[in-house]
Amino acid sequence: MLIDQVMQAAPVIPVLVMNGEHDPAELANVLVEAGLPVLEVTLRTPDALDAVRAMAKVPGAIVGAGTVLNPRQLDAAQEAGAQFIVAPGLTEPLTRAAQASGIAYLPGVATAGGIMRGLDLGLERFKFFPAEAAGGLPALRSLAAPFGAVRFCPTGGITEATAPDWLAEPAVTCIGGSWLVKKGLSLAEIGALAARAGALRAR
Ligand SMILES: O=C(O)C(=O)C[C@H](O)[C@H](O)COP(=O)(O)O
Repeated sequence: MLIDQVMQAAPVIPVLVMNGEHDPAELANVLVEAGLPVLEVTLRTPDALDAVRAMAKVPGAIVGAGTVLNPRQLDAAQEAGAQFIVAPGLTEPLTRAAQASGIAYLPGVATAGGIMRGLDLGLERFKFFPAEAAGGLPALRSLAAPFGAVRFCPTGGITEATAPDWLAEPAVTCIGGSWLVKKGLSLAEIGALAARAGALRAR
């Protein structure tokens, strides 16, 4: 699967920190049914790889691993069935490993230098991270301007309230966020949040 296919499959990518609160397959089902098939499981918890494994079996789900920091974690994620990987930043070792494996790859950038290093490595799709802390929409607009073909998935600090503004940006293909699956929310509440997010469309 190409990174463009991942980014175009849904307007919002839920960023999931799996900690035993929900059964991974049940949670994935709720999100897919609500219109959010692309799921990013962060490799921040011991449960993460098992969650990728379980979610990857859910029909319609496009499951990836987030917080992938090095080629070793890329291998583990791919072995668990991840169809894409997301990284908070851009490094040459991880980029080379992702390109060699052929997995869809979305590295984070927050500066023009980061984008230029990515372009040098043959990349044109980036996570803009941390989106709000790195300057929000004005920063994204300024960064996107010199790089016509580059598209972004802003993530970090985005909320249900700010999501439509991000998605209205021409350089934004999709956005990511953890607001859909916050601690303490029931599956019904998550389903309602996800349905509203799934109805958002990038222009
Ligand atoms: O870089 C990674 O791989 C991450 O896991 C970072 C997450 O994408 C953000 O922390 C999500 O940001 P919030 O929606 O503000 O919670």
